[in-house]
Amino acid sequence: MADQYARSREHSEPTEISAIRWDEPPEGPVLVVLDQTRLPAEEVELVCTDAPALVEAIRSLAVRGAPLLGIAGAYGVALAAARGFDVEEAAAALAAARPTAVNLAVGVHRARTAYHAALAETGDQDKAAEAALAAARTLHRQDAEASRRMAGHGLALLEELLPGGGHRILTHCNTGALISGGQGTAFGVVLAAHRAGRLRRLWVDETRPMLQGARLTAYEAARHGMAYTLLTDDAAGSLFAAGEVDAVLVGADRIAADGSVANKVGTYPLAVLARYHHVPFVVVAPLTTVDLGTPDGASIEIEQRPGHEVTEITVPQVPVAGLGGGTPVAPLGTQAYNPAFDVTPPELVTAIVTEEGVVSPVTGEALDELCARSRRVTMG
Ligand SMILES: CSC[C@H]1O[C@H](OP(=O)(O)O)[C@H](O)[C@@H]1O
Repeated sequence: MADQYARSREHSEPTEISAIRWDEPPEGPVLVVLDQTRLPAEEVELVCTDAPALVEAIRSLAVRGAPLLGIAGAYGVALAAARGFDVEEAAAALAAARPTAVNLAVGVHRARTAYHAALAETGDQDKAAEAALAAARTLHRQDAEASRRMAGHGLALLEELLPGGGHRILTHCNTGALISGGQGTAFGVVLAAHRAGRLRRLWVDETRPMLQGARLTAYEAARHGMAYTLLTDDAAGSLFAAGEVDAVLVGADRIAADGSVANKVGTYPLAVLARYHHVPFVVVAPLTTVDLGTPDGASIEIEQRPGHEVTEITVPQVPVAGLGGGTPVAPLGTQAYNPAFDVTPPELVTAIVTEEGVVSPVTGEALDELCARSRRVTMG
């Protein structure tokens, strides 16, 4: 049985959000995560003392977002090792918790590899556990640095694409500090524009059904004092038609070798709208999101999530009657189609911003360079 308990967090500073942290209380090491299903109403921490607890947190989206999933996966392996649980069992369960974001498998692999290398070298379980934790901490730190560098490259790209004036940026889902070791991916670029006085308006897609935009991006934008406006996903088209969108910035969960981008469902329609209205469509993602082992978009596994997330309002968690514990918005028993992601073909992507720079267009030599950068990062 997964061992986790929840506790309220003292109200955090306006701009500091700690989505995850390793802690070592007297009773033994724990992984503390901010339960994102409770936001924005409550800041509640989940204290995980074993991998099954973390798997539950990942599956429920208490812990979510590609880069953070990678960090969490690595810490989850380290937690299993530190607590003397079966590392292989923990690694397999964590890697299988969600299929689309490649970062999760990358993080699990890094900590697992470090564990076995140290065990082979020293024969000492404690040293092996320390090596797994060091690998997780390194990934955490590297992601924070990648976030900082992507923000710089992304801001420079916006200045190049949109010379002068304030930027009206539309974003989808949530790509801020809640999904990162730093300030996020696409939202990190938005924050850099805000801090540079170049953000005129942030248009925030609510992002049905789990409302990552309404609940989480609005939460982060408000804490930074941004000028932001929430909209239903369906309203985005009329904003483009009114000429109110200067650029679209989104994250990614997996970028295939052909440059196809898997991201939160609803991203592909934005790419089509952006192309039709001649608006730059920019993907911001660390190189750990590029998966050369997946040849093309059709090969990316798209997570199919429970139908009750569509037929009920399940977040923020509210104690009412629905089968999934949410407020029914459709007749009980309604079947629902609930893919968590969709795939945008490379020809609709204006640019991909990584920590090593901008790739544009996402074809030919530029794509080859992206793949080469990914190999360097992945191979270490
Ligand atoms: C690229 S990190 C943020 C990423 O995560 C979201 O998915 P989920 O909330 O289901 O983890 C969405 O795809 C965002 O782009």
